[in-house]
Order: sequence, then C-alpha cells, then structure tokens
Amino acid sequence: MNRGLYIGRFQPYHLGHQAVLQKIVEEVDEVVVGLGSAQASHTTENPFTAGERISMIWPALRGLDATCYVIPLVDMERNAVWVAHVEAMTPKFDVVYSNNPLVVQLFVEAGMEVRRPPMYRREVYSGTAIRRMILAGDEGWRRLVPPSVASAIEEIGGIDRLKNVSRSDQD
Ligand SMILES: Nc1ncnc2c1ncn2[C@@H]1O[C@H](COP(=O)(O)OP(=O)(O)OP(=O)(O)O)[C@@H](O)[C@H]1O
Ligand SMILES: NC(=O)c1ccc[n+]([C@@H]2O[C@H](COP(=O)(O)O)[C@@H](O)[C@H]2O)c1
Repeated sequence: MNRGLYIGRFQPYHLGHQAVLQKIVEEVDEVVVGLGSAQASHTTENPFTAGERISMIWPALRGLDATCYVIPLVDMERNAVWVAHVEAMTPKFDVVYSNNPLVVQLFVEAGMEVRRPPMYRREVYSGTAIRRMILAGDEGWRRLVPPSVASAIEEIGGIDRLKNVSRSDQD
C-alpha cells in the first residue's frame, strides 16, 4: 500500500489542485492532503479557516478514486523541526508532492521521495490570482474552483470577508 502527501494552504482550493490530485491518485493508493498554515485565517493571503477549507475540499475529494485524509497542519516557528511535526500529525506516507521550494528542500533533507507535479494552467489556476479576482469584483473566479468551493465561499460570506480584511484604515 502506497500513500502520498500533498501539502498546500488551499486559499482557496482550485481546479489546478484538483488536476494535481487526479494525477496523484493514479500513482498512489491513498492521499493525505496536508492543510498548511492551519492556524491562519482572516488575512488577504489566508482568508479562510482550516475548518472552512476542509468543508470546501471535502466534496471535491469525493469524486477521486482513492481514500483521502485531510489533516490540518499548523506552522512551526522552526523549519528544522517541521517535517517531524508533519510526520507526527499524518498517517505514514511514502512520497511527498509539492512545488513549494521550502517544502521540497525540507523533505529532501529528511530523506523523503519528493515529486513535483507539473503546473496546470498556472496563469489562471492560482490562489493569488483567484483572491485578486474576488477583490476586484471579477465573477470569473467561480469558474476556476470546483462548485463546492464557490458555494462554500458564498455561504460563509467569504467575498465580503476578503474585501474587509484587505482594507486599510485609510479606506
Ligand atoms: N495550477 C496549478 N497546477 C499545479 N500545481 C499547482 C497549481 N497551483 C498550485 N499548485 C501547487 O499546489 C500546491 C499547493 O498550492 P497552494 O495551496 O499554495 O496554491 P497556490 O495556487 O500556489 O496559492 P497561492 O497563490 O495562494 O500561493 C503547491 O505545491 C503549488 O505549487
Ligand atoms: N516551519 C513551517 O511551519 C513550515 C515550513 C515549510 C512549509 N510550511 C507550510 O507548508 C505549506 C505549503 O503550502 P503552499 O505550497 O501552499 O505554500 C504552507 O502552509 C507553509 O506555511 C510550514
């Protein structure tokens, strides 16, 4: 039995992430989705709580042909102990999937196999781009995420939240 770890902040989860996971499930029997920066929310970079992100991701994972775990991972002050922290919080995994240079570096140093998934239409499928579209009032962001993510963001008042937390006291 082969298990893969896919780490991201998923702020929000988008169709690029979904495309990566569809490829990962062809290579492993089970996937651990590591929900990074679980402590973060209500900022421009990290608008959604870990719980909200789980609610967004869960329906999208149901369509995948593999057992998936979603595990919240709070950040650690020391990068040197982060891999041990991740290992302590997750079921045992055999391979890590990430394109984040720091994540890759830390797992390679720990002797883990790391695979870098090819980028899937990065110019549009990007958390940063989607948050910018929401802030600009561009409704096109809804086509870049699974339907469950768009409706969850709507239900929690995520559009107004992102706009409000991105304001300065001069606005
Ligand atoms: N379009 C994409 N195709 C393939 N991999 C992607 C794509 N977008 C993000 N990833 C990868 O998925 C992992 C998790 O990404 P993350 O949650 O940071 O999304 P992001 O779109 O990069 O968000 P942000 O712009 O907020 O950093 C990272 O390894 C990232 O490189
Ligand atoms: N020291 C740490 O806590 C540490 C180190 C490396 C990555 N991470 C986390 O891993 C996640 C990587 O996800 P992204 O690729 O979405 O940035 C982020 O949440 C990041 O904060 C944390």
